[in-house]
Amino acid sequence: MTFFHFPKDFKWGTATASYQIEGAYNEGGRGMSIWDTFSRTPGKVFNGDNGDIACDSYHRYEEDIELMKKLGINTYRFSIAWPRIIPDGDGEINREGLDFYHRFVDKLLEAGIEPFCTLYHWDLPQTLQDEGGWENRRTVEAFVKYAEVIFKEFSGKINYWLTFNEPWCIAFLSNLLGVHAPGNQDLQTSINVAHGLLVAHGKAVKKFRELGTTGEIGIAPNMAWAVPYSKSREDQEACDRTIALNTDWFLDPIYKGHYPQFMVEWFEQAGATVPIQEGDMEIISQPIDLLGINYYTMGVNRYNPEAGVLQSEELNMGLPVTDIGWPVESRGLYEVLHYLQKYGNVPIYITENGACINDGIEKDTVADYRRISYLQQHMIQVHRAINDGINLKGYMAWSLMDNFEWAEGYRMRFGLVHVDYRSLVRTPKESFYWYQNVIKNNWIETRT
Ligand SMILES: CCOCCOc1ccc(-c2cn(C[C@@H]3NC[C@@H](O)[C@H]3O)nn2)cc1
Repeated sequence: MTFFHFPKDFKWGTATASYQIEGAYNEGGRGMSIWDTFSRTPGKVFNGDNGDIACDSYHRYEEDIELMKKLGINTYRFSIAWPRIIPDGDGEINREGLDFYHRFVDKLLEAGIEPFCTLYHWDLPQTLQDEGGWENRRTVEAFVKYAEVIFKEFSGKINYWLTFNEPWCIAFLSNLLGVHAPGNQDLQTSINVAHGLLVAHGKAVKKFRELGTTGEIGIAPNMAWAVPYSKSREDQEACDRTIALNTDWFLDPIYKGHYPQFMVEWFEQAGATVPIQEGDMEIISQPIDLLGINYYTMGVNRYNPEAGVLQSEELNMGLPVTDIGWPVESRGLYEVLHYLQKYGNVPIYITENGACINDGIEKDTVADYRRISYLQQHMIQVHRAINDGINLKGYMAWSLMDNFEWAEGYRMRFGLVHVDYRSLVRTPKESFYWYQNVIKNNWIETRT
């Protein structure tokens, strides 16, 4: 047997997000979000699914926390729904919304579980989108006001903070590719959104410091990794663009105070420019304390002038894939972690990693051995990176339970716990018990 031991203070957790699990879309004073609108738009979400009920965690959070205690995690990443706190985006504060999250966070702390809070996991108040969303500086200011409310309310209870989840998804998946809410398909719009959220990030970090809020704050980009199909310069440069749009486009402004020039020029050739105003880059590059990274898969790419704005085509290399079609290739996580060292040996948390495995319940359990294999492979790459001296502090599996997987609706299942969406009964899967053992031992074992 080979044992991969983890550092004694390594954080083991799981992750979820408000719109994906809470439900109670019209309870507790909650306002409408862009995902309420998008999921009601015919053709946008598989089967017309929406988050009206989801996992009903708004009402069942105590049951969820019992599952977390059983799993043995010491950290739980969740997001706060802005529309529960300021229902119309930048108007009155909804006390009932704050009280819900206080009850929730207090229960987590009672259970000895560290709250790891994401301020924005895609559920923008619809009223702000109606005024241009992240392209409009009004949304930026409204986000800072929302963040200030949360910092003041939860300082001392929450010590790990993320401003934005997956900025590439917020900007490009949602405004260039049109796959997620609000569903725009325009390059300039997506670049404007990316810049707006970066300014909002920087202003919120500045406010966090001014208020003396407890803990550490960062951001959680989703990582893309791509290796070239051939040794040609064109294929390597296509991979560089693919990686950069998820990573450098956001982390260069934050860590270096400027956008990656090769990508700025690439977009200028496509007729799009970054709407930088005086002082923006200084605000964006406020120092942060931690970096969350989300990793799922990687690609083999080649140059193809017909393959979208990046002219980078991902090829099907015949690898094993998860049930959402993403290749299982854990070495990309190791490569990404080394790639990030160009920003310094910054404290990193794996804030999402997991597999879409749609196995159902048979004989009271879910034999999701493919998910166990995926998690084991990726956790070993985490161990490998730590062994190389990379400042990796924790791992949060996506996700605690099956939930609303955005445009895929409920057909795609990422959970360690199965959710029956009719009865809302939660059933731990075989991967839950495997992860429970990893956490208990703080090691992974593999047959040699
Ligand atoms: C036109 C091409 O379009 C193809 C679809 O393109 C993508 C890319 C990436 C994703 C994606 C989904 N997830 C999991 C989520 N991370 C955050 C959490 O909420 C999880 O639910 N990460 N990335 C989806 C779709």
